[in-house]
Amino acid sequence: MSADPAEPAEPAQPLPPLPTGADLPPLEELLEHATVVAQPMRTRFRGTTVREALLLRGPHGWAEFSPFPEYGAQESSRWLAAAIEAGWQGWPEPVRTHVPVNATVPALPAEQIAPLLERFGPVPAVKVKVAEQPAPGTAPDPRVHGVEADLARVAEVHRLLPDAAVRIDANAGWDHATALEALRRLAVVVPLEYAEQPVPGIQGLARLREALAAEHIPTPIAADESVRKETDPLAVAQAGAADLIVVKVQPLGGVRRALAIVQATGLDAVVSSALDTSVGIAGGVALAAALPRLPHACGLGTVALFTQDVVDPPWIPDDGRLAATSRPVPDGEAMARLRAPEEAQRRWRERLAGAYQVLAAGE
Ligand SMILES: O=C(O)CCC(=O)c1ccccc1C(=O)O
Ligand SMILES: [Mg+2]
Repeated sequence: MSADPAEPAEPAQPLPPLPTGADLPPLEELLEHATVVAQPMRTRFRGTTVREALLLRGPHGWAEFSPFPEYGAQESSRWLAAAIEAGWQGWPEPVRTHVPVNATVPALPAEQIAPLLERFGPVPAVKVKVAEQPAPGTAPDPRVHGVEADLARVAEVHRLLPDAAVRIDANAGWDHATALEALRRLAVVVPLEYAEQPVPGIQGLARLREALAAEHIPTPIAADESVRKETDPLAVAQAGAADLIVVKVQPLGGVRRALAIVQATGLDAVVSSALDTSVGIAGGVALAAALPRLPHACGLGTVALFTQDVVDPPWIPDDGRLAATSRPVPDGEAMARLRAPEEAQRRWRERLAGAYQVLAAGE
């Protein structure tokens, strides 16, 4: 069980600083090896079928800058801080050599799950996406959308991998009543490891968590979308909104800052990807390897959702885990093949410059 959410394990400490002033490499140096790659997805995920990422090379190795397309300069500056740590500072010492990884199952019709799961190999846990909304302007597909489809997907995963822990991720897609009903019914199919962001908002999570307790539904709640900004995790802990938090290295500004944020909440953390290439995944592995406690498998298997990756062999779990003992180096040929068009090279350099200005201004 996690610590009492009202009592963080540690008194709040100042976070490790963001790179600014002399800690900020010159923009020209950051951009020296900058290359945008576009990696095709096997299935639509987070509304997209191609993931673009800007790769950088610093003295410590390759680094990834890949804020989601809708993010502005302020938010993206944290993603850049994570890249600067990866390439120009390096990561803190690990306390374990390998991290367990879950398979990720997008909102697919149940019969498409078996071939997808094969790509991940044996895994200790599977994350199933639920509460998927139809793409704007399209009709819902009963094999994909709605609680019945969610139940069928979870049942199929449990049938295929009866020994794997099953967790779900609703991406804040349910309202309170739907979440309560869905979690009630899901708990009968399989005891869930946890439910990730079943409803929007910290207050929404806290209210649902209380309602579950009142019904003796033992499903733990994980906060994901509610911990995007670095001030959020403490607010989640203080509101008793979650049993654990999902943390991603890039939005939290790097491995050291993410470590400090987790520590401050006193909650257990699950490290997940932001749909990074193998280069970014290595940062998640570095965080997971450095956390004092790691009771859950990490959502770092998502390179298996791409048809191609810049690293060969890609950072896909081997026997359910990823090694924290080496860093990925992009393959020159793969990098050339996956190189995004010039328009994207320009657009991403502008995004990087905008994020850089935020860090340079000390904001
Ligand atoms: O946690 C995982 O298994 C994979 C990561 C994942 O689901 C994800 C990837 C990109 C954007 C959002 C999310 C999410 O957890 O909601
Ligand atoms: Mg999530």
